[in-house]
Amino acid sequence: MSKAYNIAVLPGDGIGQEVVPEAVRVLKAIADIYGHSFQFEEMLVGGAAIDAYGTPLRDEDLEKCKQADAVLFGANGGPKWDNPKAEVRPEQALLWLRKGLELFANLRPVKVTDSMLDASPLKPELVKGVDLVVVRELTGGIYFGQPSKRWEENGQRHAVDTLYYSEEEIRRVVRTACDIAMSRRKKVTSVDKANVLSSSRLWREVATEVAQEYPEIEMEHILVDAMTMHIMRAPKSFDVIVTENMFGDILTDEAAMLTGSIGLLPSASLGARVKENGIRPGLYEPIHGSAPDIAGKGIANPTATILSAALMLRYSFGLENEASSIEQAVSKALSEGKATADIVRDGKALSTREMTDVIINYIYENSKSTTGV
Ligand SMILES: NC(=O)c1ccc[n+]([C@@H]2O[C@H](COP(=O)([O-])OP(=O)(O)OC[C@H]3O[C@@H](n4cnc5c(N)ncnc54)[C@H](O)[C@@H]3O)[C@@H](O)[C@H]2O)c1
Ligand SMILES: CC(C)[C@H](C(=O)O)[C@@H](O)C(=O)O
Ligand SMILES: [Mg+2]
Repeated sequence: MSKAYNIAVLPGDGIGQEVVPEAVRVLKAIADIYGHSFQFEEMLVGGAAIDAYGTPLRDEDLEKCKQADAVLFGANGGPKWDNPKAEVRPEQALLWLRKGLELFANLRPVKVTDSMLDASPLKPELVKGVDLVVVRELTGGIYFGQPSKRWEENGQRHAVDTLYYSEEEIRRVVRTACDIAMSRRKKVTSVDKANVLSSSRLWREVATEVAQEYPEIEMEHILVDAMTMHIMRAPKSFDVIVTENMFGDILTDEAAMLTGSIGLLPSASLGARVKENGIRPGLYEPIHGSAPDIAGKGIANPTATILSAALMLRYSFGLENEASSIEQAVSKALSEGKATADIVRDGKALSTREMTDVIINYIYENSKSTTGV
């Protein structure tokens, strides 16, 4: 039975303002085909909110996001707000949202379909069939540890950030990774820097304990520097990768190149909360940023954000058929060589809007042939 869903829409800055409206168009097509009611409420966030309100995220907007069934987010930041001494920064909005909504697990799937092989700069035999998920811890680590500050002393500038984890913060995200692995190939790679960092030695210890709760799972531990190499050397050997906040940030931009463009990678951020009506609130965003170098040109790849909307349907609303219909349409578009400038090989690059039009057309076509709706 179809329900009504409230979606907070936060385009943010740069290409966020171009790709988010396209994902909303895709969601409207899904609502039209399957008879759902999606209510969208748009809010300013990041640099746009600093300009309008003097803060990257107003308390009242954070509150609205907490009430929403899901949040669709674009990107924050850009040169206009890049001032190392500024008290407020656009990127804080994203951190406040993740922390405020207690979304400790950030799922970043990296799936290379045959339709992407042309776009990847890597050898097709290396990346064909890559299907991994990075589970990035999202509300702890060096992004949130205290103290985090700068000061001056004896004529020198100093700054400190703190990498802190409690065992519970590690345990819950490693459990999420193991739960995901149980429905996949049952392999978890835990990435740390246990040869140097105390926090990583705790991470490895707790991850090993969690693995004992899952006797069917094979867990391996790899140091993060070596992992940057292995992910390029043998990407097919990975199933679920779990790691702390900053390592996950860096590894996933690297992993994006397995697909050929950062404009293809979606993400879902989830916590423990499930509403009484079964909806599991989450935050959905592409892994890329505001791309100031191409912003305003209408050429950004909307695919990562559109696929993030598909993850919203799957994880927050449990609408599997609807999610797959978006994913299939994206796959078909790519396999037919439809591509924005970042991934085009031969032929004409489509604009952000044209790429979305192709995807929406395929969603409608697919719905006629498979569901008859
Ligand atoms: N989630 C976020 O809000 C987020 C994520 C990363 C970076 N940022 C911010 O974005 C700003 C720019 O950061 P950056 O340049 O390091 O990273 P970026 O991801 O914005 O861009 C890196 C490169 O990838 C390209 N790219 C990114 N998304 C693309 C898309 N959808 N289609 C085509 N090409 C795409 C860009 O043109 C650029 O060449 C910074 O202010 C940074 O803090 C925000
Ligand atoms: C903008 C920034 C705060 C963010 C992060 O580091 O988490 C981004 O790089 C990401 O990957 O979502
Ligand atoms: Mg990042």
